[in-house]
Parts: sequence; structure tokens; C-alpha cells
Amino acid sequence: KPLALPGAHVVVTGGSSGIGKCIAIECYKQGAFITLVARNEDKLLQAKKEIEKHSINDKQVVLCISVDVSQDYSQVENVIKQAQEKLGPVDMLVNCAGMSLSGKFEDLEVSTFERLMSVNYLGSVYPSRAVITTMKERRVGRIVFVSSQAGQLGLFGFTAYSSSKFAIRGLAEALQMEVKPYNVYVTVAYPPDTDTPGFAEENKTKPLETRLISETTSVCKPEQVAKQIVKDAIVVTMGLFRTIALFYLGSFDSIVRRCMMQRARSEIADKTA
Ligand SMILES: NC(=O)C1=CN([C@@H]2O[C@H](COP(=O)(O)OP(=O)(O)OC[C@H]3O[C@@H](n4cnc5c(N)ncnc54)[C@H](OP(=O)(O)O)[C@@H]3O)[C@@H](O)[C@H]2O)C=CC1
Ligand SMILES: CCCCCCCCCCCCCCCC(=O)[C@@H](N)CO
Repeated sequence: KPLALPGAHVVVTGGSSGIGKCIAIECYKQGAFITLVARNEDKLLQAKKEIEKHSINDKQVVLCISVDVSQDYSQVENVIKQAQEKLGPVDMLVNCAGMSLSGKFEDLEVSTFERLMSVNYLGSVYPSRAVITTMKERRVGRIVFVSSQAGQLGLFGFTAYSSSKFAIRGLAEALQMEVKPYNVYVTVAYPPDTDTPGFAEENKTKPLETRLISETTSVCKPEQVAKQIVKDAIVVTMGLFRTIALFYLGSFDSIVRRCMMQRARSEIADKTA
């Protein structure tokens, strides 16, 4: 049942920096082949060199592809095609590309809401949409979404960021219900503040209240956050919320399974008729 990482193809968006880079290193250390997806080519090459230091055999490959995951679906689809041609079908997709901008609601430009929604939300929809058909066909796959603690609680200064991270949760839970019968598993990570280049950038413009709220918890190391995310993706378990919702989700899952079986039966009946 757990996904075997040795020899697996893992695509990490946002894999050139911070949490994404640490996730790539963690998977590479366990024998995976990696595709890094981000915009800046220098940062991609830098990260590739760093990741390659952790190889455990001489067959492992780190592929880099530059694309903006938030702009054009057909570009993202092409990137996934290229990656699959070089390293085979994607076994695990980690949607880690994202950014944070904070400020009081009335001080944020309207364009900031559009930007965060495209990068954090659509930037997770596009790569997932591009891998899902093959995963369902192969009956193999993991899709990881990186939300945030600010994706569980709406917090001062995060009207634009929190909503883009809440959106990810809705997407992930709905998608999980669709793909579970195909042995494809979806996980969502809700990390706390983590010491990354993106976090340093965010702190330059954080409102005081946001900073004080954020300082009530400690800052995590990206290696530690990455380790947990990879572990949760390999061995899928249930969080507290999911346990409470177990009855409902379980009965919904069985509706989905029943429909799938019914459809399969009528297809067979049609063929033999
Ligand atoms: N650090 C933290 O405190 C927390 C972070 N998170 C989330 O974790 C994720 C990673 O954060 P963190 O490691 O701090 O971020 P970093 O800023 O350090 O790294 C972001 C990565 O995403 C890439 N990226 C950003 N925008 C795009 C885009 N439009 N298209 C393709 N790639 C893109 C960047 O490369 P490039 O710029 O070259 O494209 C880079 O590789 C984000 O989704 C963030 O919201 C969640 C909770 C806490
Ligand atoms: C049941 C839920 C538990 C909630 C615990 C309470 C936490 C309050 C402090 C939260 C600090 C803000 C985190 C945002 C991290 C982030 O996404 C940005 N740093 C990205 O750069």
C-alpha cells in the first residue's frame, strides 16, 4: 500500500527553493527520480546540483524544467509531457510552488488577490490536472498539496493568502473522493511558519499584528517540514478532522465506488450484448 520511492518519478513544483527543494532532497535520498519545476533557471540548476549530492545510486536523475505554473494550462501540460518522456509516468506530484503577500484588506491591491489565487490555487490545479488521467489509468499515484496553517485559520493580514490556501483544501478533498477508487491518494500539508527564502521575503512587508500572531508559534526548519510531508504522502493516514467526518466520507466513498462498479458492469453488458 505505501508508495515505493526507489525508482519512482517525483515531480516537485517550487522544487528550486525552500520547502519544495527539501522535499526533492528527501525523495532523492530515498531513491526517487526528480523533476523540478519553477521559473528561474539559475535557481533550478543550483538546486539540481545541491540535490545530486544526496544520490544513493548512479542511475538517479534530477531533471529541471522552467515554467510559470500559474499562467497557461497548455504550457504546464507540455512540461508534464516532457517530464514523462524523460523519466516515465509521474508516480508522485508535489504542488509546492506558491507565494505569500500580506497586508490589511484595504491596503492590498486587488491584483494581489488575483496573483495569489493564480499562483497558489490555479498553480496547483494545472499540474494536477495534467497528471491525473495517467495516474488513474495506472492505478498508481500520489498528489500532494501544500496549503498552510493559514489555510485552516483565516488570520489578520492574510485575506488574500488564506483564501488561496483554503481553496486548495476544497480542491484536494473533492479530488480525493473522485480518485480513491483508482488507488490514487491526495494529501494536504498545513505547515507553520518555516525558515525559507519565501518566508524571509514575506516578512519584509508583514503588518505588525500578523507578525505578533505569527510569533506565538516557533519557526520550523524546512528539512523537518519536508520530511513530514513526504512521510504523510507515502503512508496515507487520517487526521483528526477526517476521523470526525469518517462516517460521511465513508458513505460518500461507497456511493462513488458503487457508481464505478455499476458503470463497469453496464459496459461489459453492452459489449457482450
Ligand atoms: N515558508 C513558510 O513559512 C510556509 C510556506 N508555505 C507554502 O509552502 C510553499 C513553499 O514555500 P517556501 O518554501 O517558503 O517558498 P520559496 O519562496 O522559498 O520557494 C517557492 C518556490 O516556488 C517557485 N515558484 C513560485 N512561483 C512560481 C510560479 N508562478 N511558477 C512556478 N514556480 C513558482 C519558486 O521558484 P521561482 O520563483 O523561480 O519560480 C520556488 O522554487 C508555498 O506554497 C508556501 O505558501 C506554507 C506554510 C508556511
Ligand atoms: C488547527 C489549526 C492550528 C492552528 C495553529 C495556530 C497558528 C497561529 C499562527 C499561524 C502563523 C501563520 C502561519 C502562516 C504560514 C505561512 O503560510 C507563511 N509563512 C508563508 O510564507
